[in-house]
Amino acid sequence: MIKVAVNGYGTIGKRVADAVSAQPDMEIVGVSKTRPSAEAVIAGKRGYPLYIADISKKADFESAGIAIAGSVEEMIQAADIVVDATPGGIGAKNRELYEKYGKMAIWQGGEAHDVAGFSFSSSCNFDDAKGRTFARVVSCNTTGLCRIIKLADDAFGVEKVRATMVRRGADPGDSKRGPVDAIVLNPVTIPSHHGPDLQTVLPEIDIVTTALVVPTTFMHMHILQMDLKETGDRDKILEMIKNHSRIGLIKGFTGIKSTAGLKEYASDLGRPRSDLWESCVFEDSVSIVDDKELYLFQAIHQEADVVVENVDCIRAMAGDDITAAESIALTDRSLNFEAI
Ligand SMILES: NC(=O)C1=CN([C@@H]2O[C@H](COP(=O)(O)OP(=O)(O)OC[C@H]3O[C@@H](n4cnc5c(N)ncnc54)[C@H](OP(=O)(O)O)[C@@H]3O)[C@@H](O)[C@H]2O)C=CC1
Ligand SMILES: O=C(OP(=O)(O)O)[C@H](O)COP(=O)(O)O
Repeated sequence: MIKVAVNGYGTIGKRVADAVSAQPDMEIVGVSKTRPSAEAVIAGKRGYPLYIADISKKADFESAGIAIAGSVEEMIQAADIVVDATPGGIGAKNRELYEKYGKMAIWQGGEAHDVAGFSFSSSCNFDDAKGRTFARVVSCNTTGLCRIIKLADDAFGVEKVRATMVRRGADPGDSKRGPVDAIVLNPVTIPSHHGPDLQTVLPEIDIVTTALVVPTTFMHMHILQMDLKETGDRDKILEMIKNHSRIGLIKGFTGIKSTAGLKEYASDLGRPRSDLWESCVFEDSVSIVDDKELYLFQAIHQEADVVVENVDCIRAMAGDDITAAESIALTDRSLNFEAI
């Protein structure tokens, strides 16, 4: 069993912990919080040993009736590998702790590529993670870009990509962030970080991305255009999407044309937390113009798509020598996840 610690039990960390627990070859040895909170209570109910970053806060947890297993340093020592899901910028500061105890670590997209020197996407570079001590799973939007661009590149070759990310303003449980009534250019400069981030995984792709933020909480929406090297074939692309375990195809007959519709669908499917681990490509949007221009819309559930990627990354770094396809299949099967 691969012993996994999740440092930072928040939006991403709590999902990674549940996904790891569902795997037959992994176990959670601890999760961490900085302060007593509802999520700390849930960690206890799930049976995850709870560790705290600042052990001097132990009394705060105990007076709230929350049992503490020890300090984050103790948690790291108990693990084979640490998934760092602390807020962006904090993870990089934790690197010296992982080095101190000689532990493997995986960071999230809020950290720069340099934190690990290697950025990961299950569909693109699973084998390159093998034997590494450190890796970073690219951000939710970049994960969505990696999946579909790799698929198109494998089928027709991708000459260049131009994409706009319409980003959610805050996660559903986050009442502190906005915007409430604005469309914010984020960033106002071009490109956004997503293009250069994608190139940390697929360096040969010519890509320019732009991004803005709107007052919604569930999912980002991508407007994607790719110039193909060879003449595109819509039916072939749709077939490849149908066969891709991490890309779902939203059929026209469903009537789903929005993130709201997807939220309802995920909920009706009985997905935990309404999570959509797959990218959601709208079938009716998939279009070939002038033979070689491919257009599509895809929605990306920001809280979910990177979760399954973290599980694969753990397996690539700390598990038996298996292929990407085998790991992806095992991860998904263990979660009862079949792309829509
Ligand atoms: N949310 C999203 O949509 C996505 C986020 N990411 C990336 O994932 C990472 C985590 O983001 P997210 O889950 O949203 O963040 P959250 O703020 O939801 O969760 C972060 C967690 O880290 C804990 N924490 C804070 N400081 C420390 C510390 N020093 N040691 C241990 N734990 C700490 C917090 O605990 P406490 O509350 O007790 O302080 C909190 O539970 C970021 O890099 C982000 O960019 C990637 C894809 C999507
Ligand atoms: O990784 C994410 O977005 P990103 O791919 O746009 O960086 C998550 O949605 C977190 O984004 P945030 O930095 O707006 O919290």
